[in-house]
Amino acid sequence: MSVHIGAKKGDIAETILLPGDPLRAKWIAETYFDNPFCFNEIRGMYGYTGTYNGKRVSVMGTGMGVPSISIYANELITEYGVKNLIRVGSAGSYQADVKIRDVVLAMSASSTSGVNELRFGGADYAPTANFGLFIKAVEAARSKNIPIKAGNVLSSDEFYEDDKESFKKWSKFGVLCVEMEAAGLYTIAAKHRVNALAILTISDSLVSGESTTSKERETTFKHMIEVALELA
Ligand SMILES: O=P(O)(O)O[C@H]1O[C@H](CO)[C@@H](O)[C@H]1O
Ligand SMILES: O=c1cc[nH]c(=O)[nH]1
Repeated sequence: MSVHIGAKKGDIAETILLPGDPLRAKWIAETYFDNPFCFNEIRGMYGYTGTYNGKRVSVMGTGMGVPSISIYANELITEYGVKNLIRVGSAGSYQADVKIRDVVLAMSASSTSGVNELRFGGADYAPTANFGLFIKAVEAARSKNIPIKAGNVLSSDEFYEDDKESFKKWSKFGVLCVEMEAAGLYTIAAKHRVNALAILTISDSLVSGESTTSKERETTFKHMIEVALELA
């Protein structure tokens, strides 16, 4: 047991899917895993391990934002030996050609979070996806005929921005979409020399103002999760 995860050593697989929402973690385990068991309920942050196509795999919620995912990533890696950390999250589009329901692989993650500014004394660290996981995800998506987009995303500390136009400064520089955790995950994984990738599904668009319903989100999340599960 670690500070925030109530699992025993060996309870968690080397590959874990990490949605922000703990109820999405429960849904993934119940929908896709054979013989899932729950290894964590501390703070309601459900975590499960089971098998998918015969391979052992885990899933756990991370909560929202860089500080929250950083706590869980640290403990998963240093206390439970997790090697492949795959975020599966929702994101808001910053580009007209990144549409609702599109799946985006985050090659790199810009951020408004102060964590790396503190860590690197104001210098600019570039949180980057693991190349091996990235290539495997591209291949898995192609084999399932799931279209993907890939590029830089923004991990923001703010969900509700005061300035509704501020996304334009990022979209002008090619940032595809906004979420809240990838930069933290990539940084912690790099520090510990393990592998991380964020796979995102566009749930709303800051460009068009469109948004998906909860039901639509469930169906379209399936593509992202089916790609992520192939990385186990
Ligand atoms: O769908 P999840 O994984 O929670 O991801 C996105 O949704 C949350 C905001 O609603 C933030 O965590 C953001 O990164
Ligand atoms: O962090 C997020 C996630 C989805 N949509 C957004 O606008 N922001």
